[in-house]
Amino acid sequence: MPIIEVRDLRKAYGGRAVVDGVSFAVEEGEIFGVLGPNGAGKTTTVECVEGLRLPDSGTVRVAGHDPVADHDRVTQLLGAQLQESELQAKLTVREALELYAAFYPNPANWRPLAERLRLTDKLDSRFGKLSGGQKQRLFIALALIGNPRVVVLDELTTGLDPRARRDTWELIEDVRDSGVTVLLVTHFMEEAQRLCDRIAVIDQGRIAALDSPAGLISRAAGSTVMSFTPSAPLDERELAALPRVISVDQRDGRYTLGGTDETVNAAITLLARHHITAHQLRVSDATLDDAFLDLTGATA
Ligand SMILES: Nc1ncnc2c1ncn2[C@@H]1O[C@H](COP(=O)(O)OP(=O)(O)OP(=O)(O)O)[C@@H](O)[C@H]1O
Repeated sequence: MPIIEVRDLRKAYGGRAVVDGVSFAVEEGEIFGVLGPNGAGKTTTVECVEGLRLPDSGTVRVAGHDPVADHDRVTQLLGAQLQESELQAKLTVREALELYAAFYPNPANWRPLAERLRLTDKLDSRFGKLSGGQKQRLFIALALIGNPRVVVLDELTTGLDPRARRDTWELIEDVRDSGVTVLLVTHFMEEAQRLCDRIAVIDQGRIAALDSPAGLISRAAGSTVMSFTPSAPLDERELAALPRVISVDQRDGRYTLGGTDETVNAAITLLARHHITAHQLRVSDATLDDAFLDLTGATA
């Protein structure tokens, strides 16, 4: 049984549908990403999962419970890091950790958690005096402190410096390895590609695609990019006629072809046939960024 089930979820504001028939199921122990352009309906969707917003229609279940009707049950098994959370400015980091730990029957030991999130030397600092990144790390700790079965992280690493971002990724991988299910809203393609087992791409309130990162990339129009400088002039028409070629660009004598592995193989054969050498030949895979652009026509 999936641990999170969302079926035909709908929510409108002022007569405008912002979540328009979203369905997905998250299996226990996976990191499930929710990716989409600004205003796509991601936060609305995950806040319905958390029981913080009431859907207009559709069903949401977390471990079989309705997050609104069984709010107390769901709060015990779901940890949430909210997008725009605030704590009392005078509360210290230690007090916040102790306070939140007291809300749960079996809280995690907060000391290793604080250490992992590099908060140990900030335990006596007041919330109001923390930097944006330190606040963010504290919210991640608070989301994990109840030893949840499911953790919802909205914009996990926004505002973190590169080192803190990588540390956080490792922490989330450890959390997943311990059996916790992670629902992750993110704008960072690298983060989604590295962490997520599956990703739902949401666009204009609907699911545009749901697949593994590799599956999404393979749907990008051109999954492979090849660039080279030929040792002798080339007939561009021959390049444009290669199998599954999507684009041919030439700048200062250097060619860039977008296509698939088949395009690359055919291009190499074509060059060999003309006894042309490809100088500085580079072949790279399309990224999740390319797939995202193809699926939504937008940048995250
Ligand atoms: N309480 C509300 N009242 C009115 N409109 C709202 C409310 N909450 C969200 N919206 C609108 O619903 C749409 C979807 O918002 P949502 O926050 O779910 O998007 P998102 O995909 O999380 O965006 P972002 O990536 O910018 O955080 C937006 O156009 C937003 O302005």
